[in-house]
Amino acid sequence: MEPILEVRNLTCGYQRLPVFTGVNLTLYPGQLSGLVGPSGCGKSTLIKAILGLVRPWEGEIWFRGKQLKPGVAPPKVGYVPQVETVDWSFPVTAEEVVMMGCYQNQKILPWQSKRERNIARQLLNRVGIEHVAHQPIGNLSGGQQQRVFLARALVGEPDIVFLDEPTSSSDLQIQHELLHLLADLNQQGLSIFLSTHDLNSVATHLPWVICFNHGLICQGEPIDIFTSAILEKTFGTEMVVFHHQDRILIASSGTSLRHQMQHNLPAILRKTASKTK
Ligand SMILES: Nc1ncnc2c1ncn2[C@@H]1O[C@H](COP(=O)(O)OP(=O)(O)OP(=O)(O)O)[C@@H](O)[C@H]1O
Repeated sequence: MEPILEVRNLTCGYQRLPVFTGVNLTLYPGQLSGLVGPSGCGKSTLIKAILGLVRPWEGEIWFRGKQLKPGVAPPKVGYVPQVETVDWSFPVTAEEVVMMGCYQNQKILPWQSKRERNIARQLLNRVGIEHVAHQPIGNLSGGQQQRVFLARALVGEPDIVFLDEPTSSSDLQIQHELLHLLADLNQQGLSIFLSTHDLNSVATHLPWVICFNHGLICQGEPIDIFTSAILEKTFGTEMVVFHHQDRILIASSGTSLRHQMQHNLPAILRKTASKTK
């Protein structure tokens, strides 16, 4: 199968300090994959480099067999930024944020067409929040704001969408709902690549995981990748991995948490299972 995206020997950094060096990564059509690694290890930088928002020091990025010029965004790609980086006081409605996707990087125009409004409505409907179309973006919950940006990323029917830490600022229930929505979109043919710290959501929802810490450590299915040795190498701290039937649960190895999990594991797993349904 032809890859959708290839990163070859990529090195990036800021102000002469490298963030990562020599990264090779191949993404295939239909993949739903998660990039996991500790804070500050370069996940956002990798995503931004792929999207042409950070200029690599070295290396190449190929999209569907064609090499991209440095600093140029691939075609047919959507991006959902970290919600923390968005200015929520900006006076626009959810529908207008989605319509901004129609204008790419231009400012929103006062004469949006009926067609653009329809597109925005359909996409808000697709991500389950059409009812908030006329509400100011700053008044929405974190989960709703995330979905507005997901709807905006879907303008133009991208082949692949990148989401930077989509689960970081939401509670467990919202995270599960969002990951279910992403799994549904993936079933409809969309390739998805997201970064996260949240190992348990990834273990439960994502079929493919890429471990990263200033460089690629390894990748594979959660069942193969989530071992104490690989997680320690990725996060630089000891972690405990529990397996129960087809479920994986990960905890840092703080003694009280470890003790609690070893004694209450069946109950914890039942709770996690009911939340993911
Ligand atoms: N614009 C910038 N200028 C200078 N340094 C930066 C810039 N953006 C990021 N960095 C630094 O580069 C390193 C990697 O940051 P990056 O945001 O890529 O990590 P991350 O893994 O996405 O972190 P997090 O999970 O906390 O979002 C960090 O040390 C960060 O401080």
